Amino acid sequence: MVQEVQTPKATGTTLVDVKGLKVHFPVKGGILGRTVAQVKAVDGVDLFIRRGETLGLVGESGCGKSTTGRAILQLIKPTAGTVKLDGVELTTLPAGEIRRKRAEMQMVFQDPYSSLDPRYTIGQIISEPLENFNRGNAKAIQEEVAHLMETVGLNPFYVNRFAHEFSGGQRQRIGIARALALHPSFVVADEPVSALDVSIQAQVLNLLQDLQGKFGLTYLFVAHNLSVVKHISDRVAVVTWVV
Ligand SMILES: Nc1ncnc2c1ncn2[C@@H]1O[C@H](COP(=O)(O)OP(=O)(O)OP(=O)(O)O)[C@@H](O)[C@H]1O
Repeated sequence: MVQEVQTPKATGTTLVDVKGLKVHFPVKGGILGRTVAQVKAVDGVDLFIRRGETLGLVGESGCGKSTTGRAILQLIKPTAGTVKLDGVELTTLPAGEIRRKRAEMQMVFQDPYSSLDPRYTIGQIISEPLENFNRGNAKAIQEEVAHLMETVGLNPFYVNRFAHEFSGGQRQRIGIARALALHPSFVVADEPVSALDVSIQAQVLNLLQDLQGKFGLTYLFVAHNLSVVKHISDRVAVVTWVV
């Protein structure tokens, strides 16, 4: 269940519209590995996010915040419910169409240490979505990577370095650059600062806010820390357990 606790701003049309979202994971047991129970990770979430706003999603650990974000992006298949992005129902789209839709909806992950592949340079990491979506020739992609790095406050000079050569805050900037590469309209930021030092958290939050203003981004901002969420969100929704 999601309960809205704050509505200071009421502008813009709806970009994300979620109704009755459920994600139930099977629990296997016995020697035959049969499904013996279900974890109701998300059990009936309704929410909407207006264009250009940030909806904060808070709640206790394990209440289903991350699963909600992933199910909205169709990274996890919902068990039930509807998810509309800009009026297009995502849950019934064929896989190929979902793949195309990925350009419009991206995710910034919680842990910038594990979410960046250590085998690749940051240039390769940021250019991957551009190459997958054929966004220009090698030179154009190289230029776009440099531009994205500058946009998130990284010096393009370091394009050939590996993620482990960067600090936590810088790594999160790399993750943000990758998420922005395809110019999405909607970004799920899943606890994007909780793995960072407190001193760095404000810088990354400010960056996310600046980018929102610059590109008109719409955010679902997942966090367990209410003060962080209040700082960045236009509205806050609290996920509560239904007992
Ligand atoms: N792939 C999965 N298979 C089975 N259960 C899962 C899976 N992913 C999540 N769960 C369970 O679903 C519930 C919700 O998990 P989720 O990670 O969405 O919670 P959360 O609110 O984001 O927690 P946290 O704040 O600790 O990150 C938990 O009980 C979790 O163990």
